[in-house]
Amino acid sequence: MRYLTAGESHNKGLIAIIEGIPAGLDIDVNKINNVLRLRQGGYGRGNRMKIEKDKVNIYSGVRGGYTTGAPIGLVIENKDWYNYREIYNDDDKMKYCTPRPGHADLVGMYKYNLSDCRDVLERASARETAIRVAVGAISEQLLEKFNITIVSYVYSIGTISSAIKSNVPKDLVYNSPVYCPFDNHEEMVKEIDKAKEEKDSLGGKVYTEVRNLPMGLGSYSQWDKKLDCRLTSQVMSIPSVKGVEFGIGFKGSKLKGSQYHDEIFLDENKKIYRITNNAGGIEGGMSNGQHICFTTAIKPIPTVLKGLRTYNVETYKETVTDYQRSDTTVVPAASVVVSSVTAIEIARVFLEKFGGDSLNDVKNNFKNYVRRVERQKDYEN
Ligand SMILES: Cc1cc2nc3c(=O)[nH]c(=O)nc-3n(C[C@H](O)[C@H](O)[C@H](O)COP(=O)(O)O)c2cc1C
Ligand SMILES: C=C(O[C@@H]1CC(C(=O)O)=C[C@@H](OP(=O)(O)O)[C@H]1O)C(=O)O
Repeated sequence: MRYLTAGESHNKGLIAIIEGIPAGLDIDVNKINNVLRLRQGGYGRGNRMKIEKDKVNIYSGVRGGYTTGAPIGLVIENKDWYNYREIYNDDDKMKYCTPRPGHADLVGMYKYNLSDCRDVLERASARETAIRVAVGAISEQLLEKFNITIVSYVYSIGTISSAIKSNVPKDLVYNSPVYCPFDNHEEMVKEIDKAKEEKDSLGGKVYTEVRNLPMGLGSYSQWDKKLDCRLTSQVMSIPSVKGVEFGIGFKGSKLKGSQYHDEIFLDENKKIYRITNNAGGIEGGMSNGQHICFTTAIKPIPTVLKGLRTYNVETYKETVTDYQRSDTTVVPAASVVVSSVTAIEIARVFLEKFGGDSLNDVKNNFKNYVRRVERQKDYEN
């Protein structure tokens, strides 16, 4: 399975083409739109989200509610296009001259030999993540057929951390205005209000779990087949993500081997189990049958309304960034995007291992493999 996206923030809309989803998967469009709504929400979003009402249009690859095996074409319209339609191509009216530190503005202009940050920021904008979330929602619907689920939530915003770190049901996670496990979201709301008042922005962390993945997805045999490498590359591709830690992550570097490693036990039926998951469910680049869990660090967004020092690309004079409409924090929205891109990569790895042209073929391949892995001991006898 592969996919590509196109589209800019204030142009007509966003597009994706997905290839490789097996035929026979029933697609629930409401479920896709529900995740799109979640991505738009979360406390700390700016006024743009009052304009957009993201809904996916499926242009191809689905008939009568089922995938046909043909490429799936997806479109999400930008409602804000209507407001910009007469000036979008007008260099003078749309020009943005003060590259924001932390955004793609400055380097993008030099790299592509452009003279207007607008030509960079339109595509660099995280507006693109809307269509990736739609791709993720389809991937998730495939994985659900195999009882594989993914959950992400806000672990921290600024200096405020959530206490809970696992076993949070998905519906509860999304019930909170900041998509966090309810214990201290009021403090997070206050932290966001304060940053907004100060015309500043905030980052944070997102925690993610992939549940019920069988052991053996990914591989140790080549660098680019390792599951942790593949997941990290998807997650790092989200604008504003600055780091990914599996399991206990960097903290593990301070432990001894005897403290860190997840020891292996057998129950009375000779079934393997562990009592810790410090590695985050991946050993040797492969899922080990435990939940895969990782934490993602998100930087404070670059549009800092009080202004950051920069220069004007027309006058070559030092100045501060121009006021731009902006979010205050995107950690809640990013938690939805992290979950979506995780679903995409897990679906890709899953289909590489169990792939077939129809959902039934995939189910048979999956069943055979799981039966073998679970009954390894019987086979050996
Ligand atoms: C959902 C979402 C919304 C975002 N909204 C804004 C925003 O309103 N203003 C802004 O400056 N950056 C925003 N960002 C972050 C920028 O897109 C990002 O920092 C920029 O593209 C540079 O990429 P990098 O942070 O990965 O280096 C947002 C990110 C996400 C995931
Ligand atoms: C449009 C979305 O996010 C946008 C991402 C973004 C950026 O610079 O990344 C800047 C803002 O856009 P605008 O300048 O139009 O207010 C965000 O609203 C979205 O998430 O759908």
